[in-house]
Amino acid sequence: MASIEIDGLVKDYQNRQGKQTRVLDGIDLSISGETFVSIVGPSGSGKTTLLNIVSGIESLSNGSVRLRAGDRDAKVGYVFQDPRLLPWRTVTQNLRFVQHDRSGWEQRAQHYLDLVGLGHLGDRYPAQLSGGQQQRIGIARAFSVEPDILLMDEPFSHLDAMTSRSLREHLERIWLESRRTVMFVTHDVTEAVQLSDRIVVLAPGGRIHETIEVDLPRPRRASDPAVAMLQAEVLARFEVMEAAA
Ligand SMILES: Nc1ncnc2c1ncn2[C@@H]1O[C@H](COP(=O)(O)OP(=O)(O)OP(=O)(O)O)[C@@H](O)[C@H]1O
Repeated sequence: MASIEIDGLVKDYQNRQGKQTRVLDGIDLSISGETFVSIVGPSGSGKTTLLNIVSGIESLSNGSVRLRAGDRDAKVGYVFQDPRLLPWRTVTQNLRFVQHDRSGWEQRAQHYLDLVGLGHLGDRYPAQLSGGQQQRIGIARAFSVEPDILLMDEPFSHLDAMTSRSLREHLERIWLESRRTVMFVTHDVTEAVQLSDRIVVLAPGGRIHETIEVDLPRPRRASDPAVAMLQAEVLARFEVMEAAA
């Protein structure tokens, strides 16, 4: 079973004049098993910084982060805002490129492409796909290496509302079929409620404001009354927090 253990995480940035700004201020977070956790919060609250530190892209100033899968270090996948497909490779070749373990990769690639509904487009080049299709390929690629932990940074933020709604459904489907420990950064409360088991709300100043458990049946649709009600409630709490900041 995979786990993310964050203890007392602090991140300070230093500007050119040597002045320090605290961006994350004592984050404690424990995520384990097949759990989908969203990190939401206003712009500048440190969501991306937190994800980058968990992934190891950025260093931390204090505290600790441990990513484990049983008694070994966890294998981690990352889905960026922009899918970053290699334009000179076909879809299938893009998936092949990231496989550390090449045995059985073709079946794996086909399986995850099928799950995002693009199994028939393996021979296309990225330029022959829409933005939404490219992001679906990015998600299939991340799942195809079968990481223990998947980190996602606003993967749908630059897509239109219809496309991101359909992508959320694809993501939930692929996650239900191939459950991973997921940490998903978004500024979109709708997205967070629809996808998550737990929502961690970061407040300005980089502290955890509250944690909300989402105990709703899956698969979920944004239009389900229970999902819509919880979205409204979380949004209202979010607005109160922003107003108080
Ligand atoms: N390399 C850096 N050097 C200095 N400050 C930085 C650096 N990266 C981020 N910051 C600052 O850290 C704070 C948090 O940034 P971060 O991108 O993590 O926030 P966020 O919640 O993801 O915001 P958004 O929703 O707008 O993407 C911001 O005030 C930002 O200006």
